[in-house]
Amino acid sequence: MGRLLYDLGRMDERTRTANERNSSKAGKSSFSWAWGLDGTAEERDRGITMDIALQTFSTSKRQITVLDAPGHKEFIPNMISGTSQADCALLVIDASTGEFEAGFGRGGQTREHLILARSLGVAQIIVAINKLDQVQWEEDRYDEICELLRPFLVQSGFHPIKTNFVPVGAILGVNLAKCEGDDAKKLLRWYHGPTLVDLLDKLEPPSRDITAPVRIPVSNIFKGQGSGMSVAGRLLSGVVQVGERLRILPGDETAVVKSIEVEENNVPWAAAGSNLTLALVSVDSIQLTIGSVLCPPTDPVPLATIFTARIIIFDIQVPIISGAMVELFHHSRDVPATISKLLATLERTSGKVLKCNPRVVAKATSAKVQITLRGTDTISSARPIPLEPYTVNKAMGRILIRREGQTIAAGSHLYLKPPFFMSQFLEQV
Ligand SMILES: Nc1nc2c(ncn2[C@@H]2O[C@H](COP(=O)(O)OP(=O)(O)OP(=O)(O)O)[C@@H](O)[C@H]2O)c(=O)[nH]1
Repeated sequence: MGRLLYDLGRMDERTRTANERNSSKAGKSSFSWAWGLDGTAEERDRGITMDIALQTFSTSKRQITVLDAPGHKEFIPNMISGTSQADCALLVIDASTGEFEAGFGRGGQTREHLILARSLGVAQIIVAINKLDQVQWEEDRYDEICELLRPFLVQSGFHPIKTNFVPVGAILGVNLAKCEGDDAKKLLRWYHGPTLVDLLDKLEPPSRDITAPVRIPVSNIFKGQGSGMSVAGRLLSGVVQVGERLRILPGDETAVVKSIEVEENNVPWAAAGSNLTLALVSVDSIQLTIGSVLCPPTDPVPLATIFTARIIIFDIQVPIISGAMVELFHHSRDVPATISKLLATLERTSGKVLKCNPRVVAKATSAKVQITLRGTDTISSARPIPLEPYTVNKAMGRILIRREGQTIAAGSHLYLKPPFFMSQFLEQV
């Protein structure tokens, strides 16, 4: 990403040489490009991305916001928070001998990231096969990796039409924005396809619901000037404007939007799909946390501590039983929860009920379950999450379920537990 930002003129020569000099002084010269995005001392020290780094750039046809997500297993919650704000994925594969295999092996990060991205609604993907300089730019190695990844991508739900592969040598700038120069010649012996930027240019902007009410899950909070606060997040639906009052959920607080920043510009309003930073005033910061959702006071998101969801179980070793203690992820929030009831197993495609009240749900099945959030000691002390049924707002309905550091299921919220809605209506849903 650092190299791409430089090639596209988004990183100036001064920053590049400073990163080169300082990373070399720290004995981390191979990470000098990564320093363009990995800004914290710990990230630079460990040579890994830990939190989401946000950058913007333009190609000839697209304005792109990059949410650089960590690849390391330890930081999956941050990866989930970033990916839930994304339209498209750019998966970077290390082609060096043994490295691709380590990531793609069972339990490896490549598989988990692909499943997570698709489960979080990302439908378009570009797979950049990187570090080809390490394998002498061999066409066979590139083909081998593509052939191994292709069936797994399909199995994870990525449509072949929305999947593209591209060979690159990022450190040398080969086939990112251009494919020229001595290093590129080795790739050009067998590759004459698009560059990474050509593929970015062809990404389809997804349709946005600008008529739906405003929904902004907060992914980051900064202290603003004076008593104000700034929050970052993605506007999932609707249009937000300066001067508007927004409700902060959960809680009873509201805040007034003082300014809106999109791609480093102040704007009077922003529409669904924008990654924005809002300066908020008239707000009690205690109520505002990462994972809060901002919405119009007149059209709040329902709050849930118990709800029903349809989930797909991943490749897990231990089946899920009723009472299973899990961690529930919804945008940037993760909360302790219990799978309190197994209501039915379902046919994966049609959703038809196969069996009511199963005793267990095993890997690769689909199920309807009841999920109950857990508080510190009792269920009643659980802090609710703002959650909308999938049929009302897709992006606000998606959930992920993890157990002991492993993602075990993904799905969508169907409805809140009675008495929030009429129970007869529920059965029809
Ligand atoms: N030989 C070679 N090394 C590369 C290339 N691209 C990146 N690297 C090296 O790979 C290492 C990891 O690069 P990063 O950019 O930090 O990789 P990342 O995927 O963002 O890793 P995380 O931060 O852990 O998510 C660094 O030492 C880079 O110099 C390449 O094209 N060829």
